This record gives sequence, structure tokens and C-alpha cells, in this order.
Amino acid sequence: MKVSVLLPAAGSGERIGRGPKAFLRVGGKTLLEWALEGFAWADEVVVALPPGFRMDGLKTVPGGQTRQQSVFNLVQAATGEVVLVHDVARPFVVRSAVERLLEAVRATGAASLVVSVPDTLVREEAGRYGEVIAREHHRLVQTPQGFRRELLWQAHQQARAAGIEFTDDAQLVRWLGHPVVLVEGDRRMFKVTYPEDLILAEGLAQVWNC
Ligand SMILES: Nc1ccn([C@@H]2O[C@H](COP(=O)(O)OP(=O)(O)OP(=O)(O)O)[C@@H](O)[C@H]2O)c(=O)n1
Ligand SMILES: C[C@](O)(CO)[C@H](O)COP(=O)(O)O
Repeated sequence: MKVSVLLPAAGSGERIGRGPKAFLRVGGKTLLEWALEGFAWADEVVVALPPGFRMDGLKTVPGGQTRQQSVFNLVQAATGEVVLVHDVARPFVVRSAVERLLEAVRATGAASLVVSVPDTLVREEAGRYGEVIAREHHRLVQTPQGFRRELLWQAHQQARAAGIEFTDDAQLVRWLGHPVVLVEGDRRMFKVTYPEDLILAEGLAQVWNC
């Protein structure tokens, strides 16, 4: 089964405030280079780049104004029967987690990596400690998320026609009515989102051997 890896890399990195995150460096490599290395085994890799960026030797598409719009362009360009959508903002790709995900996608058509909530989870009520939420019923969503390409393409087209925007692709497919299986992820696949995450990423880069 041909696998296309789709890398949305077109975000502006506002929460870090140092320009597009895909080109920030940890351990001497850009976040995009880390992700490309992590998926070097894939049959096809397609990258959505920020407006005005070009990269020779890569299959690229223009990014959109939102993540969903960038992924729309990526799915349209993909040729694999299965697509894995992975945030470039998650530079550390753990092969064993990706293999678990692929197995679930082959069996069911749609799956997402998730991790459990490590801390007490509380609803904020105007700055005060509110109701505690049962963390055992909640998961933090990671990428990659994997789908049969035709299913994800149908979901993206219908959401666009309906004017609906989601923060990830699993929501799109669920909205279409198709179940998305949860697969155990790996905390090392965290998303570089805030400035301090760069310090964590730099530390992990020094010992990375996956
Ligand atoms: N228009 C967009 C917005 C996001 N992304 C990508 O989607 C992933 C989501 O991660 P996120 O942390 O939200 O990235 P940014 O949007 O860059 O961050 P911020 O929200 O802080 O601006 C990233 O790989 C980002 O490059 C994209 O391809 N196109
Ligand atoms: C897709 C995602 O990584 C799942 O956790 C996440 O939603 C992307 O980041 P954003 O902050 O929602 O854009």
C-alpha cells in the first residue's frame, strides 16, 4: 500500500514569535529537516510551505491561511492510497508509534496518535479552580494522523463546501461520520509551540537515536 506523508509546514509560528517554525533550528537541523528525516522511508512526501518559500528537490504545495487549508492542498497533491498528516512543528518522529498508527489505518481507514493527560485537569472558572475533569476519559491529540486518502479528500471537500474549519484532520473525518481509532502516541512527539519548547527540543535533539 503506497503511503504519502503530508507535512503542513506553512504556519507563521505566532506563539513562538520567531517566524515560520519549520525553519527554526534544533540540534543543527531545521524542524522541517527533522520531519523529513523521520519519514525518509515513505513512498512520497509532500510539504506545504509558507507563501513565498521555495525548496528545490521537494514536492511542495503552497500553504493556506489555516492548517486545514494547507492540508487541503496537500491531500489534493498526494498520490498514495494511505496518507499520514504530520505537523512539522513535531520534529521528533518515533518510528514505533508511526508503525502502530499505520497498522490501525490499514485495518480501519482512519486513526490518530494520542497520549494520556499526565496532570490533574481542571476547568478554569474566571481565574479560579473549577470542576476537575476526569482525565482518564480525555486524551491529548498528536500527529501523525492517518487515513485512506479518498476518505480524507472527501472530508476536506465537504468541509470546505460547508465552510467548516477544524484544528485537525481527525475531526474532519469524524464529522463526515467515519470513526477514527485512537492509537498510543509518544510524548517525544510533542509540538514545539511556545519558546520554552525549543529548549526541550534542543535537549532531546542531543540524545535522539530513534
Ligand atoms: N496556515 C497554516 C497553519 C499551520 N500550519 C502547520 O500546521 C502545524 C500546526 O502547528 P502550530 O503549532 O499551530 O503551528 P503555527 O500555526 O505555525 O503556530 P501558531 O499557531 O503559534 O502561529 C504546523 O506544522 C504548521 O506549520 C500550516 O501548514 N498552515
Ligand atoms: C493537529 C494538532 O497537532 C493536534 O493536536 C494541533 O491541533 C495543531 O495545532 P493548533 O495549535 O491547533 O494549530
